[in-house]
Formats: sequence, C-alpha cells, structure tokens
Amino acid sequence: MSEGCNGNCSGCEEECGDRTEKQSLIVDANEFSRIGKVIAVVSGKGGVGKSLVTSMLAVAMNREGFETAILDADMTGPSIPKAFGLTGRAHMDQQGIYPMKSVTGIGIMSANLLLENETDPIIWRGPVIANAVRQFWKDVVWGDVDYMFIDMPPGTGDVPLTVFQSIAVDGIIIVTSPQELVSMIVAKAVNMARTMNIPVLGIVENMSYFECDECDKRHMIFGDSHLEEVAAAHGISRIARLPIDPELARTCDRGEMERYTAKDIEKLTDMLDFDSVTERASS
Ligand SMILES: Nc1ncnc2c1ncn2[C@@H]1O[C@H](COP(=O)(O)OP(=O)(O)OP(=O)(O)O)[C@@H](O)[C@H]1O
Repeated sequence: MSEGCNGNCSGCEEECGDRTEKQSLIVDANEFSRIGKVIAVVSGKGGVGKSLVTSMLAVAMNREGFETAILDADMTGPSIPKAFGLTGRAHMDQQGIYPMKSVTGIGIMSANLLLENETDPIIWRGPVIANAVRQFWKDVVWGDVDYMFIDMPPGTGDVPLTVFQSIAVDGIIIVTSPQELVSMIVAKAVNMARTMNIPVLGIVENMSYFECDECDKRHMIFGDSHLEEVAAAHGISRIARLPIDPELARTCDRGEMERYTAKDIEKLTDMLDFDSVTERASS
C-alpha cells in the first residue's frame, strides 16, 4: 500500500499491489479532435509494406468520402510524409499541433513533419518514442476524423504495447510478407491484440506474388503462401494479398500515393466492416 493511501483507487496513479480497480492508461485525444474508428497497422518486422498498406487504406477511405487521417507512429522510420509528397514543418499554436493535409485532404502527422531536416535521425529510447506517439494523439488538433490509421512501429515489443495501452484502438490489421516466419509473427501479433482486447480485423500478405505482363502468370517470388491456414488457425476470416508492383514502388517514391489505384482494394477496405467484426467475435 502506498504512503497516504485513502483506500480509494479511482484518481490514484500508483500501481500498487492493493489496487482494487484495474487502471486504464488510455489517454484522451485533443479537445479539438473528434475521432471515429482508430485502426492500427502492425507488422512483425520493418520493410514488409506496413506504411504502404496504411497509406492505401487511408486513400481508399478518403475516396469513399470519409474524413481520414494517418498518425505515423513509426518514429524511427517515418515514411508516410514521403509517400504523400509532404515536406516542411507542421504548424502549431496554443491549441496544439496541426496535421499537414495531403493533396486530397488526408490529415497526416509524423516525426518528419516536426524535424528541422527530414534526414535528421531520431535517436530516442523506447519510452521517449512511446511518449511522442501519445503526444501525436493528445496534442495534435486532428479535427473531425472518421477513420484514423496508425502506422505502428514494427514488432510486438515495448513501444507498440505502450501505444496500445495509451490509445483507444478499435482494430488491428496485420501486414506480413510471404518470406516472413508468418505463423510465428502472426501468432505474436494476434496474442498481443488479444491481451489488449482489440479485435484483429484481418491479415494482409504484401508482395505475395508477381503478375507477369508477358505470360499473365502469377509468380510466387518469395515462396508459396500459407496465409489461409495461418489465418484460419487464429479464427481470422478477412485476408488480402497484394502483388509486387513496381509501379506502386515508383508512385510511392514520387510522393504520389493518392494517384495509385490498387487492384482488389475492396479486400482491404472490407476489413473495416466493424459490424461484421463484432458479429464474428460474438458468434
Ligand atoms: N507490393 C509492393 N510492390 C512494390 N514495392 C513495394 C510493395 N510493398 C512495399 N514496397 C516497397 O518496399 C519498401 C518498404 O515499404 P514500406 O515502407 O511500406 O514498409 P514498412 O513495413 O512500413 O517498413 P518500415 O517499418 O521500415 O517503415 C518501399 O520502398 C515500398 O515502395
């Protein structure tokens, strides 16, 4: 029991063994923000296309007429501003920091939009990174947002865990690539989501195959997919496969993500059908 304990746990921040109520660490968003659904996009390791999938989802939902935003929580490898051609520094005043708007109006906040120089490295320890993500949530004036996508730091370690404890996330989308140790990576991500009581909305296998212009055949460059079995083993029914597409890489490098039209994009946006997620979870 902590010094000065009056036996009333609500309002007390001590994590002592006598706590009778489980303390929620969830932080409120900025008072000038009204945020609808929050979707975190996670991956087991870097470079599998998590930022691309986050961007595609935001573009697709924005095209459908929803107010959409991206919180780039991948502090040490922030790639979202580049994909949308955004440079410069975000504006701030007494109310908070303002997200930058992409060409089509997607609100974006990323560490790169706060740095003097986008090539400056972020050399921070885990707790500082997690705190910065919390600030992106509570100090950014997001305004009205229907769908917010969070590009999470790769892995299932301390930083993603702290982010999930701080931000009220409605669902998680897992991105993998065929050469990853899919079953282990997916199991880790699913276990983390279950520990946090957050539904897994679906699994995306990126760079799943390459479709050849000459022969119209699908080539499994990184090996055969085991996505179906792995998803079924965890009771996840929504899956999507994205091809290796050199045009996608070029569009992203040019900062023109909003011009890209992904094939089968509805397989991704179908994952955001929250009513069916609730039904699936309760059935
Ligand atoms: N399906 C694809 N076809 C072609 N290029 C792709 C595809 N997916 C990703 N890439 C390319 O791979 C690189 C890594 O993608 P991305 O930044 O989205 O990965 P990430 O998982 O977010 O990595 P990190 O965690 O390091 O930020 C990018 O240059 C991107 O253009």
